[in-house]
Amino acid sequence: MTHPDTAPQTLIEVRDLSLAFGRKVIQQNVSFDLKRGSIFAVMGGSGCGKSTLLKSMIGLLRPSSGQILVEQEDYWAQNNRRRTELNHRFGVLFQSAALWSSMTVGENVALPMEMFTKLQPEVIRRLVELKLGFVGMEQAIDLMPSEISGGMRKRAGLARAIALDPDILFFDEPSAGLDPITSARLDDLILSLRDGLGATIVIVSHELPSLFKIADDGIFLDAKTHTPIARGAPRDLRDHCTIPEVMAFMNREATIPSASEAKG
Ligand SMILES: Nc1ncnc2c1ncn2[C@@H]1O[C@H](COP(=O)(O)OP(=O)(O)OP(=O)(O)O)[C@@H](O)[C@H]1O
Repeated sequence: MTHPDTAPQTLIEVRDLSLAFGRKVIQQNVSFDLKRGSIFAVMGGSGCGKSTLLKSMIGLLRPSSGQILVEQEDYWAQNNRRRTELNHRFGVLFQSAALWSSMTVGENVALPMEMFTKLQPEVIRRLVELKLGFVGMEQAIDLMPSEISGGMRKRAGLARAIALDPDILFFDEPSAGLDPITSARLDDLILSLRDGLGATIVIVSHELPSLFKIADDGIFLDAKTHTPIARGAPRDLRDHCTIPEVMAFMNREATIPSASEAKG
């Protein structure tokens, strides 16, 4: 394993990627590099292709052209076996948290370890306790997903996402459906994953306050031109970008009247 101090700064390089479903082009000319230890936001309006880009980065959708280099290794040029090995470096948390409803929280977190390691059950149990402890959920180890709140399910999903000690985490709308306080706690947890575990994080989110707080880099995908039109940290784009589509997105809180204003 490369020592963190000497490891190259770029962890993933996306080169001239095109994404399509059949003949329907979703995005093209997508190029960016993901710096080690960064929190990278994928931004843009509804339907521009944010989740599609994420899917291509975690092996669920083959790009129509271009490359995704993971530490200079061309991900999609590898065979299935090698891609599966690389996938073990990725932790994924989808919007729904996608816990198995018939298993306890602890069993959900244990599942990746049971499937992909040869660890003894008692070691797995200890690791599950540690992972759940990291997200403040050790008390919920024997509860069923239906017995815990939405925010707790997200945190359990996070514990499962870090089960195999991934160094790259992908979050698709992690705070969707959460109240502002729970969402802010999740932000802190994401920051602690980066700062405490040294993870690199790619996040798709519509939650602007969250993106301004945690993301230090990003890309803005445009649904009309099917290309990225801006690059940088969300807060920098908010403060300095003059592209109308980006400005409208970043300032939409200011432009959408609140319920009370609308009534007045
Ligand atoms: N399996 C699929 N087959 C065909 N088209 C698809 C498929 N999945 C997504 N699309 C289309 O691709 C486009 C991009 O979808 P995607 O979910 O990536 O957008 P998004 O930016 O994540 O949107 P949102 O913010 O609303 O979640 C949309 O027009 C969508 O209808």
